[in-house]
Amino acid sequence: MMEATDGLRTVVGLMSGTSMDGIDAALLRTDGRDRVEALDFLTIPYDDGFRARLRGCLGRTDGGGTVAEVERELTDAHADAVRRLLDQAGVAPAEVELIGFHGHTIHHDPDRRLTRQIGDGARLAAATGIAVVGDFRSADVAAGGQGAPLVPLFHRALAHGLPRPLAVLNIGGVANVSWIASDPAESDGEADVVACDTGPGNALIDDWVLRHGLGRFDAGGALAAAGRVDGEALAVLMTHPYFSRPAPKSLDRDAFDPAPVTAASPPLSPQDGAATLTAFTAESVARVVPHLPAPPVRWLVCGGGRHNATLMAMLADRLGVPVDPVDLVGWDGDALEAQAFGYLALRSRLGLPLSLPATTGVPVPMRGGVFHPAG
Ligand SMILES: Nc1ncnc2c1ncn2[C@@H]1O[C@H](COP(=O)(O)OP(=O)(O)OP(=O)(O)O)[C@@H](O)[C@H]1O
Ligand SMILES: CC(=O)N[C@H]1[C@@H]2OC[C@@H](O2)[C@@H](O)[C@@H]1O[C@H](C)C(=O)O
Repeated sequence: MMEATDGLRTVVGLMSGTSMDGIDAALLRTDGRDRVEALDFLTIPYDDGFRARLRGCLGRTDGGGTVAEVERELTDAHADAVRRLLDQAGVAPAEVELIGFHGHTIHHDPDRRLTRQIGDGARLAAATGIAVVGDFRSADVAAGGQGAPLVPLFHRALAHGLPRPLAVLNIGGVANVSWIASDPAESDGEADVVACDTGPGNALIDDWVLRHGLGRFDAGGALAAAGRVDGEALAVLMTHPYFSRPAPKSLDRDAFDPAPVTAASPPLSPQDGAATLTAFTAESVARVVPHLPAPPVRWLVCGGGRHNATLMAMLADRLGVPVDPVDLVGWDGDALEAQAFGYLALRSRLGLPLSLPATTGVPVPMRGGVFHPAG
């Protein structure tokens, strides 16, 4: 379609992340390689009723009944997000070449070659009149990869001119890191990016806060800041075998059992529980460093977890090098994941890989995504 004279295409990226907070929608221009211009962004929060229905789908491997209903509802909410984004940006649908539609992960078990994102790409294409690329993870998992994380090539595209090795850490429901060595211009496209999920992000903290009727998340990390880390509970949490596995590796949202905190005897106060679960996220990030080719000289943090000051302080303490929100280098830390799926949608159309052996463990650089023409 419309390749502008500068070689950039206008795309939309849509992400419904594991924290189930809502839909992130980003508008950007990109060449699918190393050029990215962010244009606009919005988040549409899910209401509590839909969030509960979505949560009810987690872990389901069947397709029928409620899952199919939730998938339709989710898809229609994404169509609405696209309309609102384009209205906000003053851009007509005809000016947009592609939508990258991640959908919502309800099950992820790559070791059994299973990963499932709900979201009906054909329905979204029909509703918006814009071509859609969806189902980004299946080809990778079918080839023996982890199917996640997929944002590393996007992080690499953004990372020109920053000190290396650089780590870009996304703290969503689950946390994932991209380790970036050389500059794209000088790279062979392969071993210069290493990636994996590090462990829990905010999901366990969110669940704990919700369970105590204290809101949906620990705003600013204030609850954790008022508590003390239970060293014993943290040590038990850190015995999970995931932390000694080499990268690449990936996680489902509910991979970790928080029982050492939630079922502690005597019970932990809301503050101490929040402090301990926050330390669990920070400690699991620190535990990934020996699995990287070399220690990062700087960590840039995106995703909602960067708003948690207690978590950021614990990360700085454990990592011992500068830890900053990505916004400090001009990226939008809330928009990055959604932007990545717009970028990956274009790569899919260009026949470029979405993942590499060192990012997901696929045997060879892997294409992916399923195309749905404009309806
Ligand atoms: N002001 C804040 N203070 C503390 N935590 C916050 C704040 N704002 C957002 N968060 C955390 O960030 C989470 C949302 O993060 P984000 O949108 O990056 O996750 P996601 O994209 O759904 O997950 P994933 O990256 O795993 O797919 C919230 O659930 C909350 O825990
Ligand atoms: C299976 C799945 O949906 N994984 C998500 C999840 O959320 C964070 C982390 O776990 C990451 O691996 C991935 O998302 C990001 C966007 C990725 O693929 O890079």
